[in-house]
Amino acid sequence: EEGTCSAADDECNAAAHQRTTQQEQQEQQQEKQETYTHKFPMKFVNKSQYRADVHWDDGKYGVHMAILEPNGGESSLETYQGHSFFITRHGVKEGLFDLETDEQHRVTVKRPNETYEIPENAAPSTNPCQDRFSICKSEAARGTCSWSPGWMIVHCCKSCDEELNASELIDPNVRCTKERLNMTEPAWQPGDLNKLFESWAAKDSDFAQYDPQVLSSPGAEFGGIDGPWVVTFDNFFSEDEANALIQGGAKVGFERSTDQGKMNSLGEREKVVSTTRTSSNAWCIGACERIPQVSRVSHRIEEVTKVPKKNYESFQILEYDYNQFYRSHHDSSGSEKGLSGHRILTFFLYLTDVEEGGETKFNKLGIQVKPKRGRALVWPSVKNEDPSTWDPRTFHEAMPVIKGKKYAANHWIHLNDYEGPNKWGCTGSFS
Ligand SMILES: O=C(O)CCC(=O)C(=O)O
Ligand SMILES: [Fe+2]
Repeated sequence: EEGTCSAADDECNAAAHQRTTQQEQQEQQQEKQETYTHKFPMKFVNKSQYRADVHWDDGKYGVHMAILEPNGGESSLETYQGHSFFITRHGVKEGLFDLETDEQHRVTVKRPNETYEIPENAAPSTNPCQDRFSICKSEAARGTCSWSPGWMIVHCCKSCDEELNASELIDPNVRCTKERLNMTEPAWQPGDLNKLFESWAAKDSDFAQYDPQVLSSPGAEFGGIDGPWVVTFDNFFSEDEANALIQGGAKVGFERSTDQGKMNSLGEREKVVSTTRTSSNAWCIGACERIPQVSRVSHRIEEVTKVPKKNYESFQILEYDYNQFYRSHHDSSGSEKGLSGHRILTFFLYLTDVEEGGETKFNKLGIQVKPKRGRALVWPSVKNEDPSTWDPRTFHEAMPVIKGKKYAANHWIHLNDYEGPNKWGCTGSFS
């Protein structure tokens, strides 16, 4: 329309411009008035080089909806008008951004059958200090920055910046130093491992009430075969305590077990659904950890191992249904250790009797331990002569459950403090 006036005719141009503006407004209004109350499809296309996740913004932390492969991956979702979705790198909640505007890629659904395209140049922001979730501000307001700083610094950096200086601490090299975390001395010096297990194996052991059995010891000197220490306590906890651990796990919720994938620059590790481990697990934190029977068992483990609880990962409660297993693995990795050092000791509890299958098998030792409620199985992942070196002899696996259901619980015990580094997001997991 504007084109029909001569360039010099200001009045004509102004009138035409006004008509155009009115028309646009009308069109916009019409668009707004179109409402859809039913569910309809929407398509996402990922042109970026990052494997991406689509999350529905539920006003809280978002709900994971789809995975999009890089360089053209697609997915369709059923959704509703007005729903919003945000895009992150796969496996971590680090947003994918438009680097020019520093806005995270997100979309609010307007009408059926739209396609949202994540452009080729989408990438993590150059500013790592972002609020990733709608709930960040209110979490910060209720004090979460101080009681869960690691998680909050990484996920709600903007909202914790004033209180914690999160924009500095988001760099794991700044956040995760021994000095900042007041790390104490290693739990074991060379020789301490043998001393501990020998004290359990001794005839007059302080812990004879728990019925220690030696399945393997160096030189077979204390019983069992010749090998690394492997010991059971056949009467370590009560039925009531076993049930409390299972209920604690249910309270937190059992989820299909994941492995830890690659680490990003913020110190987060990608969660990868495990193929070598088909069981489910729950980390016993919060309400689970506060169950009196649960903390009583942890305390007993402290007494027996003489390693303080701050070196432990939270109880991990395991659930194996029919045919579920955990293939051969080692509880510590040969290389990567981090501030907390190796897992030096596994304190493993059988919470149920299993009718058939579900044994823990030490592949290199030819030892197989049958699940039995009340039984604890304990073995080291490091060497007596040097507790900071890995002992490759203690590979093990959980045999498939053939009949019945297996519940178990793990305390993984580290050479150094674990709770502090975990709280500050320095272990790669943010539980
Ligand atoms: O379930 C078992 O018997 C062993 C589990 C295990 O090795 C683990 O959780 O690391
Ligand atoms: Fe294990």
